[in-house]
Amino acid sequence: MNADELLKRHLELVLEANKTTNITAIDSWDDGMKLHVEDSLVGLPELEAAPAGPFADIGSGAGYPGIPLAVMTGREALLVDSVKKKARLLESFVQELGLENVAISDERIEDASRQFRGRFSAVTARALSKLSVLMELAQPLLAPGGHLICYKARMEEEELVHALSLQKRLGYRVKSDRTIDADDRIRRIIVLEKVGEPALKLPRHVGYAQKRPL
Ligand SMILES: C[S@@+](CC[C@H](N)C(=O)[O-])C[C@H]1O[C@@H](n2cnc3c(N)ncnc32)[C@H](O)[C@@H]1O
Repeated sequence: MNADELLKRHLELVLEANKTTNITAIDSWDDGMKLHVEDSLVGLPELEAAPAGPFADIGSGAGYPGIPLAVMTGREALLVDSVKKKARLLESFVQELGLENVAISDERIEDASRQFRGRFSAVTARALSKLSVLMELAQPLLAPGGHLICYKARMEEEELVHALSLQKRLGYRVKSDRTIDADDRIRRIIVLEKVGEPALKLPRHVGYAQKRPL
């Protein structure tokens, strides 16, 4: 299968699985193409601009944006989701698609960090948490100079100001910030570069998942 066929087959598998297991709020082909596949690819230039090497997609859900990005770049990828049924489905998708560059972890991100410390050139996250929390979660996974690529929708100014006030202490600097206004949706891709280790001992967080899928 070529890349286009792989992305479509992945979506077919997601929609099929979603009939029996709730893995996404999106249940139509057109919405899936737009809100999962196309939206995942919005961050492709940012991943291509990251240093060479593997990336981790944290809180991957049905595999977005991790699977489309792994297909398009051919980079090695680790998709992390601690909900076991989602991780099992991710395993089955990856197997069915024959994606040898993609591995799955069913651990919590905080636990996977111990095993994969400093291993990733980039970390992607969509619809997982607030920016400051993403910065904490991704820090141990990133290699020095690695990029945290955050897919945000509309963001309260307060969230951004808070995250930016922490960037130095958390060992980051803002690399890029791009807003895409497509159709009726706003997508903002914020990239933070890891420039050092955090100056704070980071607390262990619980329950990061957002209520809304996107
Ligand atoms: C709202 S969904 C987003 C899924 C996908 N990234 C997307 O945009 O469609 C958030 C996902 O993160 C997972 N998750 C939340 N907290 C996590 C944690 N601490 N460790 C691993 N996975 C987590 C949840 O199981 C859920 O599948």
